Amino acid sequence: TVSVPKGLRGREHQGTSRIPSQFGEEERVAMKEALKGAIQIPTVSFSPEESNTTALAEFGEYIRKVFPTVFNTSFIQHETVGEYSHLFTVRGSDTSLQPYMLLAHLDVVPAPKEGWEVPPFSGLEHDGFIHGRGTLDNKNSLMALLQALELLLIRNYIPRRSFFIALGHDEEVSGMNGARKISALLQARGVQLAFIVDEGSFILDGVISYVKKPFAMISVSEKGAIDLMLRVNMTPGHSSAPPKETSIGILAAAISRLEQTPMPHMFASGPLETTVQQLANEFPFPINIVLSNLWLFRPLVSRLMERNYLTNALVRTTMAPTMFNAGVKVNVIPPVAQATINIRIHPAQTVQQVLEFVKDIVADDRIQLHVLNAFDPLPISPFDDQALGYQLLSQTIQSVFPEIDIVTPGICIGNTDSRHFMNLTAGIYRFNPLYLQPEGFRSIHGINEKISVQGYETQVKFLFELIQNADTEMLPIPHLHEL
Ligand SMILES: CCCCCCCC/C=C\CCCCCCCC(=O)NCC(=O)O
Ligand SMILES: [Zn+2]
Ligand SMILES: [Zn+2]
Repeated sequence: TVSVPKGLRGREHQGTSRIPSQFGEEERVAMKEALKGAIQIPTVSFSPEESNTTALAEFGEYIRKVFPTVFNTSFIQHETVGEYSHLFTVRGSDTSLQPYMLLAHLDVVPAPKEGWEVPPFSGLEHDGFIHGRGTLDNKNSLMALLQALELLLIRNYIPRRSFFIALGHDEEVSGMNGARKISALLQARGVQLAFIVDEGSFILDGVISYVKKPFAMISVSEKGAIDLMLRVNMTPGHSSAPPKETSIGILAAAISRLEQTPMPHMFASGPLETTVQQLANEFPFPINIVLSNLWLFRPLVSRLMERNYLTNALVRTTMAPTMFNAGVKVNVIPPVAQATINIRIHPAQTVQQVLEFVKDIVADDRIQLHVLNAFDPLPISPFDDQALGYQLLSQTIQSVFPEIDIVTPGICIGNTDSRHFMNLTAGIYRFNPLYLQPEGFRSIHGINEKISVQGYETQVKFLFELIQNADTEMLPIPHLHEL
């Protein structure tokens, strides 16, 4: 449940007046038009080696044009990193306050042409929604961040606490050239951050069928991942006289075994336990009793969570075959078949443990395994009363979404650029101030991705308030005898 800790003091307590988060009609039109323009630039990342660099460069020009005040303010330094990523250093007036960072990315995954209600790079407005690839992941955050800062600067805002805005250009294909280089640059400058806010979770609305009330989930960790290539190399030949087993058959059988053998479910302690306890009373009888008594019903709760594809992803390591290639001609048996599996690792497992598990299931020496990319799950960021980033987010949720009375910690099932900043802070929080329904979740990396105009305006408002709230200092929480 949300409560503003007594330790957080607002700008008004510091003799600085607060700028109200109200925007005029002209500003509201300009902000949605700016987002539409961003969607129209197809900044697609296809693979770590292939991206639309023309679009990435155009995007850099675009933000300069749309946010002139951000680029022309004396206390803001802009740098281009890794050719297409952007780092803004916003110098605050009080150097005793540790800086923080707001993160977003400008690249998007490819969009299949078929199945969209409107073309994915049109940025068209229809029925109160702006449509297109990147409207939820993650040009909404990027544009809302710069928009909120632009509007604050126009109102003569001077931050007290310094902060960085980092905008990666290759998040969808690892972040190695964007976020990772920004992180190295800041580390070389000796920067340490109070906290980071990135994409990764939402206000979940109807995502769990029994929970009718929307609730905000701030992800305090994220799963690890492995991109694993499976490859079979057999003798090619004429399809009229096939061998008993082909490369395609061997590989397909292995993929099928992996699909049929889920990794163990691992609902134990950690943030998810807090999530379940905080949500327990939202469930009808008798589930509320079951969820409130994990000491007794933990195995049952774990089984219940397996039944839904989203909660299942929270309680185990998942494996998704995402690429499958073989063959060039209808009457030629191909020598090589290869597939890629995208694995997301539960916080209780490691890359090595998962690879051992996969080898045991594949159990076929003809299949070579190549790890393309791998990293362990991320540490859990603090979410107690003293955790500045978590408390500032909770406080801002409370003020911008007064109807939300549950804020829970969670685990991000996807990956974000924030993982490259572990060297700079222990407080990494993944939260998008937007309502997300099940169809919204399916549209991310899927089809018909869209954001409501009102939802986008609220995201700008949230960031406008969050930046001001961050000017606070965390005061020690008084001991009981002092109250
Ligand atoms: C008991 C609580 C149930 C909660 C169910 C979980 C709901 C998950 C909600 C949102 C997850 C959205 C993840 C979006 C992250 C996208 C980042 C991304 O695409 N990164 C690249 C990648 O992961 O490949
Ligand atoms: Zn993203
Ligand atoms: Zn994504």
